[in-house]
Amino acid sequence: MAMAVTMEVGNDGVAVISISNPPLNIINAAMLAALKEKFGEATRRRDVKAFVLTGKGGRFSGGFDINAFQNPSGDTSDRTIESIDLVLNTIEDCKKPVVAAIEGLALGGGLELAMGCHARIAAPKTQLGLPELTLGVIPGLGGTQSLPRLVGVSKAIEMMLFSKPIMSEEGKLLGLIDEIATSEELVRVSRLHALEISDGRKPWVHSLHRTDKIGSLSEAQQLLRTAREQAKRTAPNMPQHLACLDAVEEGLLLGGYKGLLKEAAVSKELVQSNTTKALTHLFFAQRATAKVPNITDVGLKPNHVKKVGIIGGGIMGSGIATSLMLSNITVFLKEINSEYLLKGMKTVEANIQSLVARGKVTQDKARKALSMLEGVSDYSDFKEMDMVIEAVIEDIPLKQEIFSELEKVCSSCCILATNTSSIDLSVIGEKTKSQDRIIGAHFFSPAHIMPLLEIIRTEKTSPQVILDLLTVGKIMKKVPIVVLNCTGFAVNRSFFPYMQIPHLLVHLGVDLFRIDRAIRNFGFPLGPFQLQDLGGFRLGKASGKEYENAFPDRTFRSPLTELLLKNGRNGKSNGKGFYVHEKGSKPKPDPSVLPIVDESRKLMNIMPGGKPISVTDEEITEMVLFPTINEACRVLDEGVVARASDLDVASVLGMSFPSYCGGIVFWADTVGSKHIYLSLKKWSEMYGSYFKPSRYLEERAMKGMPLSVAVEAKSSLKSNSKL
Ligand SMILES: C[C@H](O)CC(=O)SCCNC(=O)CCNC(=O)[C@H](O)C(C)(C)COP(=O)(O)OP(=O)(O)OC[C@H]1O[C@@H](n2cnc3c(N)ncnc32)[C@H](O)[C@@H]1OP(=O)(O)O
Repeated sequence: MAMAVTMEVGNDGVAVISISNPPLNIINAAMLAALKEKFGEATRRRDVKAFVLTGKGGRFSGGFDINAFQNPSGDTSDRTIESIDLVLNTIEDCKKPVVAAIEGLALGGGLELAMGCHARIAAPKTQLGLPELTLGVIPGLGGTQSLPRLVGVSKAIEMMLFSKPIMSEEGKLLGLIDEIATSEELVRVSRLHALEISDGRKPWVHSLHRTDKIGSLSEAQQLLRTAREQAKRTAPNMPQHLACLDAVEEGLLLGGYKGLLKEAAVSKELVQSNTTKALTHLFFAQRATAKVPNITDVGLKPNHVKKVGIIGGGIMGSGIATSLMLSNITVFLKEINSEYLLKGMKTVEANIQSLVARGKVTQDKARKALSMLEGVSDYSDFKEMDMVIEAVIEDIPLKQEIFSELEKVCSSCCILATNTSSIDLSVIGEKTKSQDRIIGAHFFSPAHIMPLLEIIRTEKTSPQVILDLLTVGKIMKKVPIVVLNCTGFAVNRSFFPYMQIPHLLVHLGVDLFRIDRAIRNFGFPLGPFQLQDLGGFRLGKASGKEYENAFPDRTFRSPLTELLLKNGRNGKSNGKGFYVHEKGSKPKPDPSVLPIVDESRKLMNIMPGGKPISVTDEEITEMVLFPTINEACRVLDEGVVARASDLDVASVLGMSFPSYCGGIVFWADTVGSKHIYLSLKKWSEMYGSYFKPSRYLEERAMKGMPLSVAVEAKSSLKSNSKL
């Protein structure tokens, strides 16, 4: 059924107005106009005593249509009129009582409509929230005013700033929900409630007039001060957090009506912002990843994966096990001896306990998850596995041996996955005949927390196996992205310059801690050297070798990693990297690493004229990020990802690229292909082929085209391109 607003008036004198726009009853300007018309019509009718506002299809509403934010110029509606005219003048100031009957979810504009009503009745486990800030905007249908008045300033700030939804049960305790009624009883109970308000037996409450939950002004201002400080720390480059607090404050100081005006003015400005464009792009990009051409659209049905074997109980293996167990999937964790096995199982336990301590998982859920784990030191149970994930060190002969063994001990339909982060899959599966069942399941560390799952297919991996892993990924609440096989795959391949250009810059004389600072100021949570400390220098050395073999023309080689290892440094794992890592305190730059850096600089001797180069922080950032975009262009050119927006999602979820920039390709297009091309060309002449623009970038720069224009997935795989 298309978008509709319907009204039925019962013999009891209650007009039930229902919104319908499947699947989530998304609201748009036309729906708001239709609602206004229906309310107007029923207000005039003498046989109508009260209203119930509800949503069809078991979901009240997922909020306002986000498409309108992508193209704000196409949205001709004026938000001042929308919020004040509909929510305040039409609903809240209606001459007859209005009760919201909420089921499933009421998010964003959906919850705001409900808060404009005089009471709210909700079905059990209904999700209630104002997630607008995740999209770069603020609640725009009165939410910045009504929520603090219904649940108190502190809770309202928490729900809006962290975009944290609550369930109707908590809503009832807070006073946001007046009654809970089963789904079957919802409309009947709501009708009765509306009639009781009309008869004066239940209070007729105007949300905007309430002051009882707000507390004293000085208390509220203290809460706002703390929230502002926190927002500056946690969302330093995003305007919407402070803007939302400004709107709340205006209403507290000058009253709800003035607050609504402020909310409308701020919303109008924010909807035009680059942050909103970037974040709404990511919203749709993330949803698009679920649609994989020739896999999800060819009528295949996923097989149920119930038991998974994991080979290797290190950081990755235990993280993957944790995530599977929390998704009710039985895990057989295999290690080579009981000592390692015990260590792996302890890590899983610690992972789960840390989630409990942070309130992410309940004790009950933790107990249930731990009962899904079985530790084994041989393959005797592996016949029963639906899937096996290999998560041992990056050692090609070892992985090849494991896969030949797995082929013998597992059933012929078991999925054989590897968690390698860079090794070509055809090499790993070279010694087997099961190429159609071999697939990459590349999780990002820590695997029980990071949301990205890169699924790597070779030309032989069967569509069914891809679909099954996609389905497991979704059950694990990951965002799975399907990519083609090549060295480093889509994410690490694109970001390999991000890890090594900083080394080039250091050898050209730039201070390493300054590079990290510049990258952090751009919006990454960690600089590239901090990230290398986390991964450890041994891993860095092993994956560096892979890139050196695959892309020799653009790999910067220096003795630095080797020298660091020789000096007893391996990064965070032994507390000594570029930074000092001590338990319980933040990593601190380690000055004692500088003589090692100098030794490497002397050996390389590449500073022009023997002097450090002079660069601004902005140049540092561009010299690190433009080659990353250049490599992403090669990934697009080779069809490694189905669409450019997949790389945007992957860069944000896998590499913590700042979300408000919309992902690596989206950001590149805001910078412009021409500027990137010309900068790279200049640096390649000054500093060498690491910066040489790719054909894909050059073509688009010449034609003035964006980098994100649709790329056709290539039918054959071109791995290790030397372009
Ligand atoms: C003026 C107001 O203050 C401003 C607002 O209201 S801003 C909007 C606030 N609302 C939100 O942020 C909610 C966004 N939506 C979500 O988080 C999730 O869709 C959800 C948790 C509600 C449901 O998740 P789930 O059941 O997995 O469904 P999901 O696949 O995400 O959505 C179904 C379809 O609806 C679309 N959709 C969801 N919310 C939408 C929205 N607010 N606008 C436009 N389309 C939306 C999705 O893109 C998807 O489309 P597709 O099938 O073509 O890919």
